[in-house]
Amino acid sequence: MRIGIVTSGLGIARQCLRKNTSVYRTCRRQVTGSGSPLDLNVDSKTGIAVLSMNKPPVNSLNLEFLTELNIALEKVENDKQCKGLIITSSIPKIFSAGLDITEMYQPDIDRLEEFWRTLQDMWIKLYGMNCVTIAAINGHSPAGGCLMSMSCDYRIMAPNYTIGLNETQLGIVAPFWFADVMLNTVGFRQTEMALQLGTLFKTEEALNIGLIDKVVPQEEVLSAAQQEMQRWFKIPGFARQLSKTELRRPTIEKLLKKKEEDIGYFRDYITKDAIQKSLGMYLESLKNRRK
Ligand SMILES: CCCCC/C=C\C/C=C\CCC/C=C/C(=O)SCCNC(=O)CCNC(=O)[C@H](O)C(C)(C)COP(=O)(O)OP(=O)(O)OC[C@H]1O[C@@H](n2cnc3c(N)ncnc32)[C@H](O)[C@@H]1OP(=O)(O)O
Repeated sequence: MRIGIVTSGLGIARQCLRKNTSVYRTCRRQVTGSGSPLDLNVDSKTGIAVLSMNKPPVNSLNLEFLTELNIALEKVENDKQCKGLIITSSIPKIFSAGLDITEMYQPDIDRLEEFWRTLQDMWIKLYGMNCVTIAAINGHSPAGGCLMSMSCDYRIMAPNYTIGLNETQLGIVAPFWFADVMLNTVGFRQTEMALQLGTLFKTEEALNIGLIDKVVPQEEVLSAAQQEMQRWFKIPGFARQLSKTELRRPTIEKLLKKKEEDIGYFRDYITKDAIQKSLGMYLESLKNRRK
């Protein structure tokens, strides 16, 4: 069963497009509504959209947030003025804590399936975006946060944070498409070690293995991303896009062919008693960390 989601951002985005105001044509415009966990600003002069995640406390990816992300990505992709997208966070010290673990712990099955389908859709969109995508990683970026970062074309990160696919530390397994993206990013050897060990790399370590591309001070992450975008904009768009599509298509098609099967695997796996127990313990350990 599909779950209907009320999305505050989209209505405002549609109104904005319909009105075709001078704000729309000439300068920065905020596309998402107030109260939305996402701030999407499009600068029509530069052609750069900045999508900032703002879902306290840790930008965890639950069903509603993933739905909003999907809408925002679609909006950017359909906007002819957008040539590039920067994804960042408005939450201090956290890019995204990854999937919301409470979606997977003691779940309602219909919602669990919808959650996974929405995550699949978000990833397929992001990994296959035609426009240039840059992750401005201004905080910790474990698991699903790492997946989002890796799915961009370029990654700029601030020092003293961590990034990686740490699923095994939760007693769970990263799905094949998470692993594929890491494989495409850092190669087989680094991936097989990192996935088994559930490694969270410090910023400098991530740079050394090619998981990220650049390190800049915290306050420069966004401006460095804007600057980097110009390098990509100099390349003829069609040639760049086609090169990306050719390289990424097989990975995307692999999931597209098995989407429903993957949802079934996920549901059956996550609802196992042993996995539920691991997730429960991990959630507890997160809550006890500050005590
Ligand atoms: C053979 C068959 C195989 C089949 C396989 C098929 C499918 C595969 C199955 C499953 C795949 C699942 C893939 C999962 C991907 C994920 O993304 S899992 C999430 C992993 N994320 C983490 O481990 C991060 C955990 N969080 C942290 O480490 C820290 O919170 C932090 C992000 C570093 C931030 O630290 P800090 O600023 O100190 O904040 P707190 O720790 O105090 O957290 C604040 C509150 O937020 C809660 N929280 C944190 N992270 C999450 C999260 N991911 N989900 C839900 N909630 C989270 C935390 O508990 C605090 O809550 P309270 O304030 O205490 O209530």
